[in-house]
Amino acid sequence: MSTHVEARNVVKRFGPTTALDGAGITIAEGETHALVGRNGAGKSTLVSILTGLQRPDEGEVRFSGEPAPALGDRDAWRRRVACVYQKSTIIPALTVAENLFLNRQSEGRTINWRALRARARELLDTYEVDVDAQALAGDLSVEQRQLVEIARALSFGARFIILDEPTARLDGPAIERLFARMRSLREQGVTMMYISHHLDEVYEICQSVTVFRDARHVLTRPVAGLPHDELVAAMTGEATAAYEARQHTPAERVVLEGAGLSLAGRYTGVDLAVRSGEVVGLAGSASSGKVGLAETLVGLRRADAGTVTVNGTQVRAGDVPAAMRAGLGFVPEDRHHEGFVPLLSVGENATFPIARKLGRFGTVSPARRRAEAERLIGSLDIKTEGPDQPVGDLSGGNAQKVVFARALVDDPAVLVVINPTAGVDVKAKQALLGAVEDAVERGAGAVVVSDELDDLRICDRVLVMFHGRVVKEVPRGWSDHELVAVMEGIEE
Ligand SMILES: Nc1ncnc2c1ncn2[C@@H]1O[C@H](COP(=O)(O)OP(=O)(O)OP(=O)(O)O)[C@@H](O)[C@H]1O
Repeated sequence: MSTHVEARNVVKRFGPTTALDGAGITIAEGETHALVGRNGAGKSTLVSILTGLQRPDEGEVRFSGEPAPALGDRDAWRRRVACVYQKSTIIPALTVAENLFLNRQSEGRTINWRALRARARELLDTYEVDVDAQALAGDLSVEQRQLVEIARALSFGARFIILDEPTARLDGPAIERLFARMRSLREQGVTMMYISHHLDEVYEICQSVTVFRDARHVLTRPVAGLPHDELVAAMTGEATAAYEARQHTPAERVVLEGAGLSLAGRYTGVDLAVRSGEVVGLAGSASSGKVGLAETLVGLRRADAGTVTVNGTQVRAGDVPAAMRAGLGFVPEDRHHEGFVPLLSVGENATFPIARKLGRFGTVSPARRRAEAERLIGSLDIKTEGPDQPVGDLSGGNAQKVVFARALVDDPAVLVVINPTAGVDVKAKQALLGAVEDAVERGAGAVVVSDELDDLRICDRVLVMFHGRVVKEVPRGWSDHELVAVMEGIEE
């Protein structure tokens, strides 16, 4: 098999951080090749180099044996490689058609909107993407947006696609549809590089895997016959056992209550009560209403009916600061929008909820803020230069840990976490689940909303939602098969 893509001896530094230290990858023509590694190992940095967004300090990139184009020649790069990024590059305020033809002004001086819409429809048909070309991109689901990105990527003619954690925000059935599409692309001879923290996906969809650890290449092997333990050990540098959920002893006191909650188009008639020392899960497919419900509990959404009580205080609907004052800590679904301020430092982001408390008379003492931030960086193992580094410079998984730190910093009475381990590596996942259980042992009540069965295993009971209603309460001890059947509405 000939080599389609090769990066050799790549070095890339950002100030004091060496993101890639002589690392490389070789991807054969037509294969789906996984790139895995812990948060901050250098995967996204390699992506930016393979897509021509950054120049390596040393080393080289080749496509089909030819040296990569000059950095400024964007069109030449687009013909060679396309990327579906972790963070959507679709612009919500534009239509699907406009998004598809963004940055192609060179094709004509004046824009003929009618022709553009027709071409957009044609392109969507070619790639079997069932969305309306005139719809606003902001109204699409995560899955639909991703399909538009794939269609756009392929329309430039690239035969090499990079998918950077594409499943992090998809539910089970959507992941299956993505995999079916990837298989059909592969049958058409398209080469793919696949980045994911879900190793089961790597085994399912990829033929080979490359592991990076601490900015270096440590292993490349065919997936078939590679033991799971060996792969994890290559990533972490040590043997890592599966996370063991702990037993909790819930108290009588209810710390979070939702009564008669309804929100048109999202969920109806939900009552729930979470006790101190208890972890309650919310599970269901993308259309189940679980995220909308959780966002109502934390004040990101206002319900049409019903009340939310946090730690004994009935909180004004849709008022996040009020919920936080009442004792709530939360991890939102979309860390880029509600989670952190990229230009502010790790320390400022992580200690934001206690800003009022640090120092006397409302002034924040930088020394105390720093000390608190350093404690969290240590306990959550956040890979950063230090509390002063802007969060925007961190790797995706490490930024997620900062959001987690912010949720925990004020010792919340109630913790609501939505897809808390999205984008974090196997070992970090254990640290984050452990941090939730620590908070619960200190007397917090927690709600874990997740598409990940592993996250739900720490729950004392899981409320399963289906089309906006809680259809079943499943106590601890469920099997994967049993829970998935209820989530998909096969069994009630
Ligand atoms: N623009 C930047 N400025 C400073 N440091 C950066 C920048 N981009 C990346 N880094 C650093 O380079 C290292 C590698 O980051 P990278 O994003 O490549 O990791 P990753 O393997 O993709 O991680 P994740 O799994 O969390 O997405 C990290 O320590 C990160 O903080």
